[in-house]
Amino acid sequence: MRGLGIDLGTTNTVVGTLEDGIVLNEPSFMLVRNKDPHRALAIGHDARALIGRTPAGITQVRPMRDGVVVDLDSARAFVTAVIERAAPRRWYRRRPKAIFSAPAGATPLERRALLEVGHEAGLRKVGLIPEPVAGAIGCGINPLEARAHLVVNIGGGTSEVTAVSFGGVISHRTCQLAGEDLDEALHHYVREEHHIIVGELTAERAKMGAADTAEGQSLVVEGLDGVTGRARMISLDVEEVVEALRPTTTGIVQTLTACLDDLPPQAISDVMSEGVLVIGGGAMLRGLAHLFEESFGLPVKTAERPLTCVAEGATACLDHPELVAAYSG
Ligand SMILES: Nc1ncnc2c1ncn2[C@@H]1O[C@H](COP(=O)(O)OP(=O)(O)OP(=O)(O)O)[C@@H](O)[C@H]1O
Repeated sequence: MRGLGIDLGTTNTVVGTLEDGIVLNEPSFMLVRNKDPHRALAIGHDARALIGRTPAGITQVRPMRDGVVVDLDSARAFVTAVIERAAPRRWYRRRPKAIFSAPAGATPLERRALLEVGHEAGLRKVGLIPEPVAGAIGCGINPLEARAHLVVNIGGGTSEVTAVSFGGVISHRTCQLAGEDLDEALHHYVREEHHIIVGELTAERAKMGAADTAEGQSLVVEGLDGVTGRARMISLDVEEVVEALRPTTTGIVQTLTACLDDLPPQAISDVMSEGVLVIGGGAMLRGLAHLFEESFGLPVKTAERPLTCVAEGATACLDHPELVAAYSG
């Protein structure tokens, strides 16, 4: 079945097709001219690179917040540009169908906004699938089987935990702390403790860099001295980064752990044998899987492709309308 699987996230937008796999993976940022605010001038990496350096007359727009559409006109312009880039021209003229992933905690109004944006962006038929379900499918799990699966999704704007079984949701919790709050926590920490002010992108790079830095090693971070205003570099131990983020990660874990209270013993025993699946970019945060393991008291496994598994699952649903039907209620 020809079409697109679309994960329209707060931080990243990922699009897949059954023929070619992931065809677009770009930040959910758009540049518009102030005079023409509903037409994208640039999207993705090109638009995000202008954080803190946007020239006059041009505005940087983020069409999604906390995983949902915040402004219909901007979202339509963004999705139109995304489809034009992801789908070959001849496809686009034939109005492809698409399956969007939506947060499991999205309200009916938020879900309707997403459907509307898809139709107005030129898609023929639009379906929705909850993000944790799409992520599980993208990781090879069948969410229709009579067995409970617990999926934790740590995105840029929201963190969610969802237990699914036999085409339905058993339990769900959402937390508004996620990847971007971790960047902010690190920004705040270096300002308070090292007296330097770093940009948003630098704070995020340091957070992500901690995942690939060996224990005992440090990361170099550059910013502006809070007193003199001059450029300055500092080095941060990876353990220091983990500690600076601890209050935020603990907040995320505590909110999500409450989901376990609603799970019947049989579901817990399913999760015990299979493990909790962690998806979303935040899954790669240093020490997070361990923290979940300690708090849940359950084995935890990180998705192999945490940033793209949701779009992969949404794409797979193009061939499995029974999945979309089961989880559309
Ligand atoms: N190696 C890493 N370590 C820590 N965080 C990471 C890493 N790689 C990416 N991230 C973070 O993952 C987040 C983006 O994840 P993802 O693309 O899953 O979110 P999203 O789908 O856009 O957001 P949402 O689900 O909230 O709408 C960003 O905050 C990014 O900084």
